[in-house]
Amino acid sequence: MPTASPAHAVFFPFPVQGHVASALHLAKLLHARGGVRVTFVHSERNRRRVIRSHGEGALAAGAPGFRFAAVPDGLPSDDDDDGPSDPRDLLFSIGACVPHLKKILEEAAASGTPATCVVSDVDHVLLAAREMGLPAVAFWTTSACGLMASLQCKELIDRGIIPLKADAEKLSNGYLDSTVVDWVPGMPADMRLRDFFSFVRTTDTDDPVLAVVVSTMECLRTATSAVILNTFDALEGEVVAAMSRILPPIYTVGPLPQLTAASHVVASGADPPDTPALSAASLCPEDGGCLEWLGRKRPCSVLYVNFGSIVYLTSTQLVELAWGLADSGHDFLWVIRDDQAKVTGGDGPTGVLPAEFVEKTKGKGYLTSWCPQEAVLRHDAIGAFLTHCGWNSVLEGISNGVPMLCYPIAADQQTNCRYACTEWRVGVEVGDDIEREEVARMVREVMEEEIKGKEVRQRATEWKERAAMAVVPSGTSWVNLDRMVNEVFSPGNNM
Ligand SMILES: O=c1ccn([C@@H]2O[C@H](COP(=O)(O)OP(=O)(O)O[C@H]3O[C@H](CO)[C@@H](O)[C@H](O)[C@H]3O)[C@@H](O)[C@H]2O)c(=O)[nH]1
Repeated sequence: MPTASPAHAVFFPFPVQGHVASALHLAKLLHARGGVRVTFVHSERNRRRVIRSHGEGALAAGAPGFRFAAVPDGLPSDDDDDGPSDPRDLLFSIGACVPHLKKILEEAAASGTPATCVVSDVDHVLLAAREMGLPAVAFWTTSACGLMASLQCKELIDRGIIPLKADAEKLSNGYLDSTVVDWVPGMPADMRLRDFFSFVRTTDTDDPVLAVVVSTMECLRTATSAVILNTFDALEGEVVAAMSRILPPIYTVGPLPQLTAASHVVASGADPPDTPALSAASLCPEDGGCLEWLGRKRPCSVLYVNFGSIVYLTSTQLVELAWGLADSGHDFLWVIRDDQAKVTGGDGPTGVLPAEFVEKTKGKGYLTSWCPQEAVLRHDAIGAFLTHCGWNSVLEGISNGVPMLCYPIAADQQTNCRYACTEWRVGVEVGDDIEREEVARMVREVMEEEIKGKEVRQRATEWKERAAMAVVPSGTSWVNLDRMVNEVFSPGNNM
């Protein structure tokens, strides 16, 4: 049904850091470059986290036509600590948000600025939009290869490959390594089951997460008007082309932080100011002190270690990693989230590590609980990035030309790791277990030019250049964004 109202996109990302931050980048872009009115909806829990980290001003209307809102999520509130919850709890809490989100949509219609589409990566939300007669636009925050891997879930079940039938042996990496998944268009024919999302590692025929993945993929295929990906064609064009045959129109508009910055520079001739209202992409307070510390280090001399916003290491892994870093002899900046420290029985990043390690690495190591990652990766003191391979981290590593040491833990991270190490060759995978000798060896390998570091560093530089090319005015992501604004977000364009 055509509408004469201006385009108004209501965003509701899955409420975890990696999804919220990239959705906010997209929302900013659509608002600034496409002239789209935006309502950006946080879960109540994340609203509290943003305010705690950046103050009330962070959610004030910073620019005409851009506003934040929040919906109750039914999660318990803790005044001191709203650190990451188990993603499964978050996944199943979304149901509580949907009625409130519908209310926001009804209120927008009643106030004369009706929503013209809903942008989300949550199937309940996309389906609710459809029910209300609005176009549902999927902003998918994983890589294209991660999405393609998830789209295989049903096929893997139909072929009897998952849930894994047997005992613990079947869950072992040996089995996951030797099971080849060679039928996926746009993907290498030697993909192993191991390279697929972590949800395949289940023996439960009623696994609720597997069920959610299957239903969400079905929703993407049948109920959405468009799929937006934070990637660029030179990096993942082949898999995107293959997915275009099974999904609604796909728009690749990444890397979003770089496209946002490039758009601002072209529009104003100046660097982006990042007003507080629009910059609250980080749900945690950032420790800017690490940038000053990096400023005292030589170029490419520091290893940056960060496992994103959700996954946890065990105490043993933390200790092995610590000694591996110390033994490598290289300087490091290591982020250990407060909730990670807490689950492993420590108080803050240093409290969770052996005192002897903290003492021994004074001056060589900087420990903190959250940092401005994009600025850290841009810093010339960073020589390599030990990452869990969350998609934002991998893409931020690639766009800044930083070689990676990959230690995937869950979700799509294994797929991203496979592509980073084998296809794009910007990374090296740490073995299945974190062991101090192996960590020390690999850190040296990637940091020291004369060994393998040289090759991955060269590739990383090449990919940085290609990422930069994607966001210039004639670049693929720039062009795709304009096309998407016209085809999906223009007033009256109800796809
Ligand atoms: O100290 C920190 C740590 C992280 N970040 C930012 O937080 C985001 C983290 O995102 P990501 O690297 O994707 O990791 P997760 O938070 O683990 O992301 C979840 O969401 C991603 C996108 O769907 C998936 O690829 C991951 O597997 C899933 O764990 C990035 O933008 C980082 O720049 C900071 O700014 N400071």
